[in-house]
Amino acid sequence: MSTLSPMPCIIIAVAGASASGKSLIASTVHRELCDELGCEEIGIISEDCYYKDQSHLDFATRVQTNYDHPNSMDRDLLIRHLKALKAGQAVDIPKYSYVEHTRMQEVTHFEPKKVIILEGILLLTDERVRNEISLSLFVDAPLDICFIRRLKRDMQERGRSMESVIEQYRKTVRPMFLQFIEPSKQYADIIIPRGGKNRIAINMLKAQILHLLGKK
Ligand SMILES: Nc1ncnc2c1ncn2[C@@H]1O[C@H](COP(=O)(O)OP(=O)(O)O)[C@@H](O)[C@H]1O
Ligand SMILES: O=c1ccn([C@@H]2O[C@H](COP(=O)(O)O)[C@@H](O)[C@H]2O)c(=O)[nH]1
Repeated sequence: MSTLSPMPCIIIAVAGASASGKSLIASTVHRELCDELGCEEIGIISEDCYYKDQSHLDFATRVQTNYDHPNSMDRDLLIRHLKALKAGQAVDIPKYSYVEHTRMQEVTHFEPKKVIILEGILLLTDERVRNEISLSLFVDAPLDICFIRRLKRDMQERGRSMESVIEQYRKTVRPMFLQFIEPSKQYADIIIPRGGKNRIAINMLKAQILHLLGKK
């Protein structure tokens, strides 16, 4: 039996409101660290891939789901995957459709990496997830700015009407942010104001990742 120990795996969590700039921060850091580490050593996982499968429900029912409540996530699967990656095992991550509001048939095969950037609104609300994380960030953009960004994005990319974005925002997105996401900021190691283009914060994050890897 092999006694080789798995390579170290650093998991960075990027949390914050919907459309605060989490994906933009994650993709910028990923792109810029690819050059220094090699692209096979760093990857991004979106918490949204771990929304519960809803293929057994009709579309009208799926639209009514509260996607901003912690119970909408398949946490057990996320934790299993994080533990497997840390143990040096590859995982098959579900693909999720925001248009259909459910999992798709396909999965993304994801090999273990030295650095994984995990981004999602509800990550820091869960103690079991927090326990798997080496460093956590909270992107702290003003809610009105987030709403404007979300309105544009959801109409352009997620097949929504203006009325549906406004209704969902009033019914679940804003209340769940205030109840669960905002309070989870207390668990962040670093708070990033404004959003995805905060250059100083991005540089600090890159330097911290390299430091955790013993590179600088
Ligand atoms: N600081 C910023 N200035 C301008 N636009 C931004 C900024 N941060 C993010 N955005 C834009 O806002 C939208 C939502 O950002 P995104 O990173 O997808 O948010 P999240 O992943 O938090 O939901 C995207 O179109 C993104 O390009
Ligand atoms: O089926 C779904 C699943 C999620 N949502 C919304 O997505 C955001 C989270 O994604 P971000 O990229 O962080 O904005 C969350 O606020 C849910 O409301 C959805 O509308 N439908």
